[in-house]
Amino acid sequence: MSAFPFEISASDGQARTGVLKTPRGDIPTPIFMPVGTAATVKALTLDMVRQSHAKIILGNTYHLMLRPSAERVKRLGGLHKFMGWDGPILTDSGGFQVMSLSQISKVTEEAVTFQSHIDGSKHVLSPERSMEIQADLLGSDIVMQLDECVSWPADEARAQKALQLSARWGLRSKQAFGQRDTQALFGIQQGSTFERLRRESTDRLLEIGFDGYAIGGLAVGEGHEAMCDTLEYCAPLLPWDRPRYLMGVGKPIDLVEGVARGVDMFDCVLPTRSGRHGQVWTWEGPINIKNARFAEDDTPLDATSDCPASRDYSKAYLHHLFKAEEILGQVLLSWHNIAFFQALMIRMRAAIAAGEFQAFRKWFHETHLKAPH
Ligand SMILES: N#Cc1ccc(CCNc2nc3cc4nc(N)[nH]c(=O)c4cc3[nH]2)cc1
Repeated sequence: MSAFPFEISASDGQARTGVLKTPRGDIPTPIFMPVGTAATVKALTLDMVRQSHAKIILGNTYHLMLRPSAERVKRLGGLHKFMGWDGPILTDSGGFQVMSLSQISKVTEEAVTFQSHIDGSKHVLSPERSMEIQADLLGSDIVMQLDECVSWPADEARAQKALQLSARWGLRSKQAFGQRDTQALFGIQQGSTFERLRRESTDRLLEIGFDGYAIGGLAVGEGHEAMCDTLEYCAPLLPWDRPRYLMGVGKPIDLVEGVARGVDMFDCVLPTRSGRHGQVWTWEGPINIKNARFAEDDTPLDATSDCPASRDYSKAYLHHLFKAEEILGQVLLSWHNIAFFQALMIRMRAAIAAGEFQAFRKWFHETHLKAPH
């Protein structure tokens, strides 16, 4: 298995910064991946995504296999050509989305069987089928094993069964993925919030061997503190010299505390989903542009940003767009939010490189988490 080179250039405590080299481009770490679920980062053109300094986006097996189908994406040249993104794409394997989106689903040793939330059609997702969809039909650069994620709180015995099934599916995923030089396969650590189970899951993943390791089973309702407490021990269990990816995370404070505990990669729908609802993420914490206090606020969201959505429009104008339910409001706030998430990662990479991460972390807590304004 040839892994993508991952070079750590500096570390500061558990935090580390480096670069993950892929055939479609270098990914600076720690990195935030905007979510492009149905072959689009919602409401944004890819020029906007590129201008936000995003280097890699996430796609979803579950959504694309249902619509337009993975076979059609393949016939149209694969996901990169289909959507016009020539940078790296990481795809999730589908199991998590089945459990969170499909009303009817069944998990057996062989596969997950489910009915589409779109038209009720029946589908089967096995490790082998997930690998075929991600690696061969979509043409993903970073492929995720098929896994089973339990909801929280989880019964310890149930969480153990899920991690053991995930490990068996991880082996089958690797066998189906085979030897590839231009694509990588990541394993997914499970075990809910039980240290003993996180250790068991890691041991099984390391026996199999992957190009990178995701931390699954979190951001499922456990809350920030329990997530941080779990990361404290479960992130360092993973190989220091391979990328660590915390799935589905998160809010800006989650990113800072995840980086502090050794996480390199993140993805979350939050910046785009919250942007579509008027929530704006700023260095001083979140605000909602629909609040009346912005009706005549002539200042931009962030005059220091290089993102036009942050710099070139007044809060008053954005407030108006949301009150008038103009689509442009959703576009500009989504753009601002993903640019802010990228700016946060850029600042953290620089802070780690300068040996100043703890000072940045302290500043961020004092500035971003101050009383809601
Ligand atoms: N707005 C908004 C918003 C919506 C949902 C979330 C929670 C996302 N959490 C989450 N995504 C995940 C994906 C995952 N994929 C896989 N294959 N395995 C996981 O254990 C897993 C765990 C996850 N946990 C966070 C913010």
